[in-house]
Amino acid sequence: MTTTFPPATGPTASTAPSTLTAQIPGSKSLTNRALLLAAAAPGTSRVWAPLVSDDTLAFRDALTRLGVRVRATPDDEYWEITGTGRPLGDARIWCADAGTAARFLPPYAATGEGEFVFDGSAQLRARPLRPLADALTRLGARVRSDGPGSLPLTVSATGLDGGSIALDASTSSQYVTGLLIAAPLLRSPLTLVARDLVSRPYVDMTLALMRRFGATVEESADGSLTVGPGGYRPTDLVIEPDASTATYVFAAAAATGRSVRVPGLGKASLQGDLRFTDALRRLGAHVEVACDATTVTGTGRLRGGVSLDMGEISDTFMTLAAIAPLADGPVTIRGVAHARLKESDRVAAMARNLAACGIRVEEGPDRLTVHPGPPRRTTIACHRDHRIAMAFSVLGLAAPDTISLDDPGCVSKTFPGFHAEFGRLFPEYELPLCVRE
Ligand SMILES: O=C(O)C1=C[C@@H](OP(=O)(O)O)[C@@H](O)[C@H](O)C1
Ligand SMILES: C=C(OP(=O)(O)O)C(=O)O
Repeated sequence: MTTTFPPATGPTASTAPSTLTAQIPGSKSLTNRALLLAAAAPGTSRVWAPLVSDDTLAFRDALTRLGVRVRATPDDEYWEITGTGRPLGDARIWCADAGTAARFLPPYAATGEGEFVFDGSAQLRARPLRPLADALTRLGARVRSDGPGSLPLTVSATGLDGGSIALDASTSSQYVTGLLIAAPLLRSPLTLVARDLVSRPYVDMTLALMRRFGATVEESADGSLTVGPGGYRPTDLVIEPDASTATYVFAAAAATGRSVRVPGLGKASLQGDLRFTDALRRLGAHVEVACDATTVTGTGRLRGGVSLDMGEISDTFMTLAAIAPLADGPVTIRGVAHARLKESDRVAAMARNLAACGIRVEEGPDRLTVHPGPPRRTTIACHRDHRIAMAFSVLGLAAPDTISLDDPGCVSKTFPGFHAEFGRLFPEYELPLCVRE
């Protein structure tokens, strides 16, 4: 039998695909922000439909060590958080692999009283933290780092005054989120200027949630943010499905000519990563973002010859890079230098794994160009990076019998049920795809 490349798997007019409904777990970023805001709000808050994964369990556990009571219903329908306001007492806090824990919690700790020691996995220790540690020091906090401005980090807290600071946010927006969330607990207003800010939609998400928990934030025309010292009030919040996680099923639809709908992720979403669907649209997929759901329908062909800046939605660039070999022309992804500082050097990891699949790739400091070509059988080096594993699973689905993962279980950072849900949606997605070789 002759096979064509790219594979023509798309629907014809007479065989339009029926729509599959994906069950996407809650947003990691919304869950961890909601947990922290609830902790900082004296009283009882409920977080409905939280993500239950390594990152959110680590965050929840860290808050427990900071004196916050969290009660989960047996089925995790909601988590009930009894907030304390500022943290009091000494604590050792294990952040595991979670960047959000390492960057959101030290500023919160600095508003309290006690000695707080933060540490995490070797992977997390390798990620930058210095701009945040320096900012806290300039605000008057006593912060000590045993490494080059990273974990382990000790915060000796006696409460914090506000003031006016500028911060280099070119390596992560998470420093900005951490400082902003702590700001209503300071003794006076905080004005923050985030220089060269990456991942801006995550700061917008932070501001939206802070306002829901009762904080007042003013944005000036020059981009500075001022937060008053009024504290937070307890709030109930329903967590949206995770838009970054949804990219894998959307990309699968685009690459295999299926139609996939994600309920609960719609026009009013607080997650910038939903804009990944714009990228799929550029590659020719049909996208419908409705009020209460988003649907992506593939045509069976992916249009190449596109260049996209994915700097604001960098968690999603690997999903696009993984299906790019199936397009009918090169795909260039720009603006993702900061993605080299995540669970892995994601730009290098994508380039090397695609090259191992026999795909021509050009790598620059902040970009990748992926050329079309049939992937060959390869075991992907996941680098304990959940997004490498999930992105290449999409390629393996669209190009059967090609992809194995050296660490399929690393998806548990944000989506422990990923392989099961992929298998439920797409029956040809076989578990051997994921067996360690
Ligand atoms: O604030 C957040 O919840 C996040 C911000 C982003 O990080 P950077 O700001 O470091 O790019 C993103 O990659 C991460 O998965 C979650
Ligand atoms: C970068 C990520 O996580 P974090 O920074 O929260 O560890 C991610 O989930 O892709």
